[in-house]
Amino acid sequence: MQLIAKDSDRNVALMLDGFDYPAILVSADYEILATNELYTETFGEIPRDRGSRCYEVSHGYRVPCDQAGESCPLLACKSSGSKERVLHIHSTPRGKEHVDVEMLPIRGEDGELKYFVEILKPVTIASAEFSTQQMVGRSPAFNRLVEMINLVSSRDTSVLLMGESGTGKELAAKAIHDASPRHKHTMVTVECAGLTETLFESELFGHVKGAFTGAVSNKPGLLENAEGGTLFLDEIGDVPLGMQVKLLRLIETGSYRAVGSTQLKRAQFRLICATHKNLMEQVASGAFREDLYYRINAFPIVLPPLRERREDVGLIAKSILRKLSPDENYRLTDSGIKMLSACHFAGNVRELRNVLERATIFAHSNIIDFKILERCLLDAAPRKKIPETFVWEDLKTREARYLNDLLSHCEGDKAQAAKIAGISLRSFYRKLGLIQQ
Ligand SMILES: Nc1ncnc2c1ncn2[C@@H]1O[C@H](COP(=O)(O)OP(=O)(O)OP(=O)(O)O)[C@@H](O)[C@H]1O
Repeated sequence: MQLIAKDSDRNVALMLDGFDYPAILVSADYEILATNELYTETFGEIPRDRGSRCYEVSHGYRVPCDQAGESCPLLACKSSGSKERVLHIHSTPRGKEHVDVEMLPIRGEDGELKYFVEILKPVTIASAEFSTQQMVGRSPAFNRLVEMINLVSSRDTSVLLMGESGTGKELAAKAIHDASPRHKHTMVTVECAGLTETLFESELFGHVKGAFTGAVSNKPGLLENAEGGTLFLDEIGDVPLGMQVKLLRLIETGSYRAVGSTQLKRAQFRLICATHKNLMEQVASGAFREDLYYRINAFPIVLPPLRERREDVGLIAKSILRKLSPDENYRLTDSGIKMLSACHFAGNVRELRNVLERATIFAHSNIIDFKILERCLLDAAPRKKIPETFVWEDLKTREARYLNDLLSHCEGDKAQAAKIAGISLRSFYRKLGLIQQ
């Protein structure tokens, strides 16, 4: 235990060493009075030269978190008088990190709130810095998502992940599984879209020899691989109605039969489902069973679209670039980030990934700036998005647009594009600014 303020109550501070996590003792006016050893090991010593208030040390703020646009667990603790929990992003020696903060009030003999113990659990399911392994982000919307995943991962509760296509539902399912007590077992993903009832049943439950034409031997189902682990049903909204009954029975009784078999088997798994559809609407239209909906929806988590967390675009883009080409060391310029952050991205992170992959193909060096991205985004824009009202533009711009469209029609084959345009390859390069005039 390290005492920071001399006048703090040593006996109260000693209690910090009883915690299994980094912990600090804080006064009612935010002053850090003491830290335990685990705190120093994880977050370093409290710097003596800068302020020692919790918001200064953990965030580099000059004012308490609530005045800097974040929730303040100490303030919440003061008003509720009981334990409060919140997910914050803290500055650490390793950069920004997600931290699960628990604040416990300690009362003096007179019953007044005297001290606060802040327990700081590092959250490893996501990264607030560039990473190729995890979900990345630091926006408030992303933090709320991480908070939900962090809360539910240690339980066995069924989770329903909802969000537009490409928002990271599969990545979130993996994060839940990896942080759960089942992480040593397998997470089995079943892509429910496009499977007929028969195929779905034999994939999930397996079949015995002779169950149907082509069943030449016994085949175990995916459920056996998921034993003890996690079953992730992606696009659950696409499960055929007939199969929904069998799924409900499996969830309710934990038992199933392989196709063609009378033997009852038992399955032990944690269920995570994902959908981009509005399941409530599907229930209303009769396409999805209401009883199954309530079974799978014990803990719903909504994944925000990328356009609702634009602050994350730069960090996600840099992480994707590194993942796409680990050796190229691509550098995304500020102008590039600005341009990407303004995009609508109906296909969310997956669309961003596609744009960046195209950018790496167009880039002549390891610099990706707005000019390269403009080209990728232009090529990506569906034709119907071109404004209907005709805008007169200068000849050079119109020519460049024509040549770019032609080049994309020719799938990047410049020689073919130049031939169709009726100009030499050299002129083609020159007109597109690919060589000096
Ligand atoms: N926060 C994030 N940080 C980094 N990469 C991300 C993040 N979210 C999503 N991705 C990446 O975006 C792509 C799409 O993610 P994922 O497949 O999990 O989305 P999805 O919501 O399951 O999509 P669909 O509904 O189409 O199945 C993947 O390459 C994934 O690694």
